[in-house]
Amino acid sequence: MNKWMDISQRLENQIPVWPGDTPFSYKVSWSKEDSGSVNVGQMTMSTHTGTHIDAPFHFDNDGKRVNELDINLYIGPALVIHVPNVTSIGVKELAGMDIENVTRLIIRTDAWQERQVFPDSIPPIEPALAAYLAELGVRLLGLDLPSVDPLDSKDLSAHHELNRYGIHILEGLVLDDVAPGDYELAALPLPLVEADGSPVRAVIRKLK
Ligand SMILES: N[C@@H](CC(=O)c1ccccc1NC=O)C(=O)O
Ligand SMILES: [Zn+2]
Ligand SMILES: [Zn+2]
Repeated sequence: MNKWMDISQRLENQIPVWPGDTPFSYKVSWSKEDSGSVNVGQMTMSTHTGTHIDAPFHFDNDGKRVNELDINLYIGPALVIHVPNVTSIGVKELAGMDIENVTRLIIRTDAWQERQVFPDSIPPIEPALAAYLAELGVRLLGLDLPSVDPLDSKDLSAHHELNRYGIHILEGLVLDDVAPGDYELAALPLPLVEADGSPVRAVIRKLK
């Protein structure tokens, strides 16, 4: 049986976050010495740090919250495709790829090279790709970038279009060692009530 591979960013205090967002921090707030029995940790983080999913509430006040999302979307067969050296990701960039009957599509762009710093720019998803992917059956779109929109976007049109077509978003994957092909994916959000996003532990296993 093929082994599960971790495709998540490590959550450590130096992890880069969206400019201006809450820094990640973990510390032991109550040590074994102090408590007499246990180490107890405390963490602070943004819901959009590292490998995470967006709930529609992130960009739409009337959108679903994390605890309302269907967990079945985040576990199951997934296709990984490689789309390097592009300035944006649209229908043209995916032309000729066999994406029939794919519920979960993961795009490896390799565009975020310097992982220790938040990128200056990324190849965004073109909003028009949403309708095309929905037609192919895609319900979850994952990628190795911190957003599906340009980093300076305020209208977040790719987020909105994907949501309009029922496509859920998984961001910040680490796909450096993942060859294109068919996999099983598990990237479950936490049961965060009312939340706009959630960190996930994303793992993948080669099918066949
Ligand atoms: N859309 C990005 C996050 C995002 O836009 C963001 C995250 C944290 C703090 C501010 C943000 N956007 C501000 O314009 C994402 O989906 O992760
Ligand atoms: Zn996000
Ligand atoms: Zn997003």
